[in-house]
Amino acid sequence: MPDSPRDELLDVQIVRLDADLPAPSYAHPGDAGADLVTTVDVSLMPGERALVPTGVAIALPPGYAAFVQPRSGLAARHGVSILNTPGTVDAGYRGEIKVLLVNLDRHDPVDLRRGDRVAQLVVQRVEQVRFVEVTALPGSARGAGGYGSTGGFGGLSDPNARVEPSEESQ
Ligand SMILES: O=c1ccn([C@H]2C[C@H](O)[C@@H](COP(=O)(O)OP(=O)(O)OP(=O)(O)O)O2)c(=O)[nH]1
Ligand SMILES: [Mg+2]
Repeated sequence: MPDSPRDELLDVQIVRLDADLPAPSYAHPGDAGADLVTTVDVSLMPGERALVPTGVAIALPPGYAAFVQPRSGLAARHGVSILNTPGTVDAGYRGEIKVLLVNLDRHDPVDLRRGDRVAQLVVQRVEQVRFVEVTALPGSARGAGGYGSTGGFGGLSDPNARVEPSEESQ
């Protein structure tokens, strides 16, 4: 079953710093992101940002990180995103998880209320590597090509070409 939770979920210790608000929770079995709420009311003018507390601190095991990611509904409906997305929560971080919200809408302010779900937390295994300094790197098929070297999206070959929005999407 694709949406069944796995039998063995990793235990991650959490402290709720605000007893009246819920712990992060997955909306469905098997979801990648657990929703985080804001503990404060926040109003954002167009272009404005705010670092909002979530009332949650966690202790990730070594070899894991958690990523603070936007919610697509908030982005699509209100233009609200996360400025530093994905925010990185290090395994050793014991402070309160915070969310750097930004209102990217050009016209409308947005009001978020204490308890609103404003972000989602995705826990992942991560590698820490040993950086081994060399004077030249081994070759590869891509080489140094990037930034649109394989051709632009939608068949455009100029990576800097500006695409005007169609009338329907305005
Ligand atoms: O969206 C975020 C991003 C970070 N953090 C916390 C957890 C993370 O472990 C710590 C530091 O984050 P980061 O390394 O991204 O920030 P920095 O500017 O490099 O600060 P520092 O010098 O403390 O590492 O801040 C959050 O609560 N939310
Ligand atoms: Mg850092």
